[in-house]
Amino acid sequence: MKFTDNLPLMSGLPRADLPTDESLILASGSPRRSQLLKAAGYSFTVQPASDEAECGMCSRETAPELVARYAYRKAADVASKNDGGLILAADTVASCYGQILGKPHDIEHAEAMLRQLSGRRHDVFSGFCVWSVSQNRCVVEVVRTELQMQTLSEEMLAEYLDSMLWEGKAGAFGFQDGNDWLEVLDGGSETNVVGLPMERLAEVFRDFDLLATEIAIEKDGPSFPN
Ligand SMILES: Cc1cn([C@H]2C[C@H](O)[C@@H](COP(=O)(O)OP(=O)(O)OP(=O)(O)O)O2)c(=O)[nH]c1=O
Repeated sequence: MKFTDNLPLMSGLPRADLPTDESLILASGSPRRSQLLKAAGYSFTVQPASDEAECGMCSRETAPELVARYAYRKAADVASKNDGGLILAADTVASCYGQILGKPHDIEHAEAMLRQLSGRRHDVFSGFCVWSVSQNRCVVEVVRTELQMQTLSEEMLAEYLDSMLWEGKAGAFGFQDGNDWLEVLDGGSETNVVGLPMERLAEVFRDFDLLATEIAIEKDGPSFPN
C-alpha cells in the first residue's frame, strides 16, 4: 500500500460568515488545519501558539477535557499578543480504552501507539476555541469521532513507520495517509479526525452571539471556563 499525506474531502466543506468584523487568525502550526480552512474558503493568517500553551497534563483529565483546555490555552496565548482578531485554536488527541494518545515522541512510541490501535475501535477528539479579542468572549467546543482501524499487518506497520508520516499526528496515524485502514463510524466528522471539525466550526461561527461566554481575566491571565 502507498501512504501519502493527502487530505480527502477537500470540496464542499461548510463555511459560514465570521461572527465579528475582526480578521481570522489561526492559532495553529498544523498544516492540516490550514488546508481545511483554505479549502472551505476562509481568509486567515497563521500565528501558532507557543509550545508552553500545550503543557501541564493532569492525570485525572479525560481526553475531551484535555483538548478543550489546550485549545483554550492556545487561543489565550495568541489573543494575548494581538489587539484584535478572531482567534481560532484547536487540539486533537486519539483515545483508546481511556488512554490518551497524543503526538508520538519517536518511532518506538509511534509503533507502540499503532499496535495499540490496530484492529480496535477508538475515538478522536478535537477541541477548538473561537475567541474574539475585541469582545473578550469565546466559545470552546469538543467533537468526538469514532473510528475502527483495520488489523495492521507487520508489512503495513513497517511501511507506515518507514514513511515517517506519523510524525506530528495524534495517535501516530493520519486518517488522510492511507486508503482504507481507518473507517469513520456513525457518520462522524472526517475533518474532526484531521484536526478541525469544519461542520461544527461553521455552526459556532453562525451562533457565536448565543454561545460565547465572557472571558474571566485574573491576575495570571485568563482562567479556563468550567
Ligand atoms: C488523528 C489525526 C491527527 N492529525 C493531526 C492534526 C494535528 O495537526 C495533530 C495533533 O496535534 P495538535 O497538538 O492538535 O496540533 P499541532 O501540534 O499539529 O499544531 P498546533 O498545536 O500548533 O495547533 O495531529 C492528522 O493530521 N490526522 C489524523 O488522522
